[in-house]
Amino acid sequence: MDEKRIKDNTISEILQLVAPGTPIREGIDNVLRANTGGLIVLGHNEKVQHLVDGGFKIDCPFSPTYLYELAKMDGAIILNEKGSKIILANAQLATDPSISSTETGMRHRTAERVAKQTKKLVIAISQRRNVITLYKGDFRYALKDISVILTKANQAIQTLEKYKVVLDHAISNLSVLEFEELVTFSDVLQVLHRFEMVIRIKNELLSYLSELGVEGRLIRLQMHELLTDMEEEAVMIIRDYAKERQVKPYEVLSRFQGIVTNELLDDGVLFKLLGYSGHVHLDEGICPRGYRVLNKIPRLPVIIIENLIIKFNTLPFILKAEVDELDDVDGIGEVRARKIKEGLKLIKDQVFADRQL
Ligand SMILES: Nc1ncnc2c1ncn2[C@@H]1O[C@H](COP(=O)(O)OP(=O)(O)OP(=O)(O)O)[C@@H](O)[C@H]1O
Repeated sequence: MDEKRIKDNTISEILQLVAPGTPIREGIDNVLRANTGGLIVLGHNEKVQHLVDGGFKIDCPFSPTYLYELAKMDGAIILNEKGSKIILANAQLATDPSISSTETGMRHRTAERVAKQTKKLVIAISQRRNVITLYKGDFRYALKDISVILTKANQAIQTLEKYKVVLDHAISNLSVLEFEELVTFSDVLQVLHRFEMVIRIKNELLSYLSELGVEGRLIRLQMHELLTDMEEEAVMIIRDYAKERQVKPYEVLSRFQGIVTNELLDDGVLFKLLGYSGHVHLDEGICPRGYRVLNKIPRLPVIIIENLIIKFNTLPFILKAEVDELDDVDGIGEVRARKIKEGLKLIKDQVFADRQL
């Protein structure tokens, strides 16, 4: 996993820990409302212990109300790393003043320095400004108002819906070309780039969802509903066009999701994902294996699809095969062979009827 991915995962883990619906967030919100301010450190390793001066040993399971009561005292509250136990309260933290801090107030300067010194998550709840700021290592993040994130997440869902329409259009064009035996690498690339846009919005939505916690339930459902079909199609396209038939499509998809950034991916990168090395001519023709089309035939078992592709290699040969040739494939009798022929004909008619110009 690359550095950026690890960083994104860590940020999303931090946000999930303090997302609405979690006990820690309930406690933080109580402290915020009570206007006492608070300084909370998650983790009590040697480095943290080294900074602690004084305080009361609490050692009890975490509860939002205890946190609120303890925040009435001066100093910091120390929890265990998972935030499931309160270890100390009223602790003074003696940080290294040579560590740089961009904050002005003492609570926030201390929080930033402890986070840098110990690499533990530190939460500062401001008494005067009604803000919650998270620090971990060099990471600093001020939690946004839930309504602001909800609005952004809703906008992202709308964008995802629009991209879905665009992607469906590209896929339906690809289907027509597949039946006409006219697919080129450029057509496959077009679909992959459209899918890339979808992944970009998905990544954005995931970061909002980490922060929204239970408040993002409906948006999460909408996102899953929109994405399930699209991801299945992407997997089929990977299986149809990857250089090797034995490709692991879910691994390719996950790698694809991992490399999407705000910049449009280079064509070469996408071809490499599919296993093609060296220069690929965009105008060169390519035949799909047929996984995507065959999967549209109702009740056709995966093993039969696999056997068909092993025998005929590509979709054009499967389409041209007569019933008796299909019948020769392992697991296919005459009745099923006819069903496959009819199924393919129906799909072809449908594809041409849905053709979008
Ligand atoms: N080194 C420290 N260890 C523990 N607690 C501290 C430390 N420094 C400050 N605090 C806590 O922060 C409180 C407020 O400090 P200060 O007003 O300077 O912070 P601030 O960053 O401006 O925060 P706020 O926005 O809440 O006012 C102190 O009363 C104390 O409880």
